[in-house]
Amino acid sequence: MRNMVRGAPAIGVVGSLSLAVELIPLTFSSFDDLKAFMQKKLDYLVSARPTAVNMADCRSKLMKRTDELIAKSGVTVEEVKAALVSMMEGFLPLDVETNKKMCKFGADHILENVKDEKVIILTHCNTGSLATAGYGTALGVVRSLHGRGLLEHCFCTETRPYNQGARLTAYELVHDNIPSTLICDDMASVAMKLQGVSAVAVGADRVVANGDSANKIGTYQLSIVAKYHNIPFYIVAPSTSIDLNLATGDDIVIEERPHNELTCINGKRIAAKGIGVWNPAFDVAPAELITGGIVTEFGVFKPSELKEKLTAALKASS
Ligand SMILES: CSC[C@H](O)[C@@H](O)C(=O)COP(=O)(O)O
Repeated sequence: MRNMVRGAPAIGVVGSLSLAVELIPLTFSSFDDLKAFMQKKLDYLVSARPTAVNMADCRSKLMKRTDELIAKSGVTVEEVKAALVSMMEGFLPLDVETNKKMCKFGADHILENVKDEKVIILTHCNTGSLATAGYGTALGVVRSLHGRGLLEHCFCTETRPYNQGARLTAYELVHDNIPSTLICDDMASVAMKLQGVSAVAVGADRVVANGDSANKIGTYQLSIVAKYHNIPFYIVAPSTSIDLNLATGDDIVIEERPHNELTCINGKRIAAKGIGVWNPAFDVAPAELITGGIVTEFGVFKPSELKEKLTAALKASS
């Protein structure tokens, strides 16, 4: 899963579906055996992506449900197993539905905030159908604007070192006939200065209680540059990517990836042998630079109001 599936929401959904496939043919002699199996497999799946929280969110929902089901009187182990499989299958349509709701909020907010008739969005990494169960997060906002005829253009960054932007986002933009241009990561400042960028919209792998948001490496510098140019900076992330248990971005574990992502291109070494390499896969955009807002399926929140408003929304929807 680590290398085949990209994108935090997709990892939660695909990880859960893979567990459902494994669970279906198995039989368990007791509730304890089933619960121990679930816990062990989910812990393993969560370890695939320490920075992203979506798989951990699936784990806590599934383990909570396991306990609730077992506590019911008269239920069999087979019935609990079937209910868990059905819950895991439900994560996929739920993610698509959530994305569509969230992206409408995001598109509306950008249109109100920037006051341009048609908007130009700069985005980073891949946050589309390939990184989620479908439609996308930040790229879903781009899709929503385009669908309404209100998107002038989308700039997508290459997203070095692994090129999720050039390989995945560019593919999705071309596939959907969205007017778009690929830029190198180091062209983002000049694109903001010269290309009339109305807003920057990116996804997140983990948003924490104070609004600090971890996302693909390069997000931090985009948030700084957007602030310098007075361009609103948005994080687009479903509640499954929000972790209110961590207080600030300093508490987020940042995954580091293999050195050959930097030293090689298509398997061919391009960097001088002997050079040291540092390859953090994510960085954290600080809350104070998220000037547009944090877009969720419950609305768009200022980082400072995220904890209170999201907690209330989640409570009301449960
Ligand atoms: C759609 S939310 C943000 C994503 O998780 C983004 O950071 C991303 O695509 C990550 O790529 P990955 O290669 O899986 O680390």
